[in-house]
Amino acid sequence: MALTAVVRIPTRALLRPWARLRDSALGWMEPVGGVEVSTQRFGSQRVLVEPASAAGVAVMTFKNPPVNSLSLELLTELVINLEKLENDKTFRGVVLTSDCPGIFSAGLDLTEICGRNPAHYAEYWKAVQEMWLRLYLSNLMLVAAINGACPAGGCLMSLTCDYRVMADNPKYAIGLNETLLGIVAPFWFKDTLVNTIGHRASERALQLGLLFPPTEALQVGMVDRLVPEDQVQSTALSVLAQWMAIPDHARQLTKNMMRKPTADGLLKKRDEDIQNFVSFISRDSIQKSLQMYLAKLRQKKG
Ligand SMILES: CC/C=C\CC(=O)SCCNC(=O)CCNC(=O)[C@H](O)C(C)(C)COP(=O)(O)OP(=O)(O)OC[C@H]1O[C@@H](n2cnc3c(N)ncnc32)[C@H](O)[C@@H]1OP(=O)(O)O
Repeated sequence: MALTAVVRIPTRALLRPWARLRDSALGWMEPVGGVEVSTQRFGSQRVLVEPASAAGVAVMTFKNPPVNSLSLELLTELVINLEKLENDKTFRGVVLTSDCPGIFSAGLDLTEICGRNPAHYAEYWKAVQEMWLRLYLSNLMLVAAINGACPAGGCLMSLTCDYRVMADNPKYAIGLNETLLGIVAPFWFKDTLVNTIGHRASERALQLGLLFPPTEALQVGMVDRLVPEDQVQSTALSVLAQWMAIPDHARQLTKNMMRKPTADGLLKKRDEDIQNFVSFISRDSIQKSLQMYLAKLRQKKG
């Protein structure tokens, strides 16, 4: 029997989820002679933002141990910090990377979508949508420095970037593995992948829930470059330096032209997408699948 959940979404916190955390964010820019100049590292508890030595570039590091799962808090802080960087016109490019050894991000936080109530699922899904829309449509040049495992939502986050550099370590893998959890990647996850690796490769990857080791990820076009692990961030920075040579205005308009139609697909039906997610994830069968998957992850150690 299909389960239909009633969800009340539009609270103030949902419409502007970052409002709750804004006050707790750390220091930012100091005005110098009328121009905002970055002086120090800033960010928040789970998202560190450091100006790089090259002018106009920042490094955004996720630090939500043990696996950088995309909890509601991490998603919210990510959006706040991205918004700050976008509002500060001194920044043109950002490297996204991880502070968790061997893991870029484990994807959506399974504890946010398992064993909670419909209102929580709705709030969480809105935050996932917001993260995707903000990153995907960002005017900034974004380069993912993938220094570890990058499944599911972690892969989605990297796919929103303009360029992906991955550590050439066969222990790591990247892909949208949702079907392995018994869940379905939503259409905008699918669209993001199709825009990156094409329709046929996406069809196969999504159905089989493929997690590609670095060499295969490069072959299929899911990442753009492989480098030794200790060079991931420096390579991402040098890629950004090349992109910085392009006039921003023309590049931004081009990026928007390429991406807006895909983003509009979600923008036109955000509420419907939330309702769909909530009713899907609330099903007993889906909850059982997720519980089994989480239990397997936890057993791995024992
Ligand atoms: C509709 C769209 C929906 C979903 C899209 C998604 O993003 S769903 C999430 C899919 N994610 C995954 O399938 C990744 C699962 N995790 C892993 O494969 C491994 O944890 C990983 C990232 C390769 C790291 O392996 P490692 O051996 O280093 O760590 P370990 O597995 O022991 O995990 C440490 C603790 O973290 C917990 N954990 C792992 N992933 C998640 C997660 N996504 N959400 C919440 N918690 C996660 C894991 O259970 C361990 O917990 P502990 O209590 O310490 O046993």
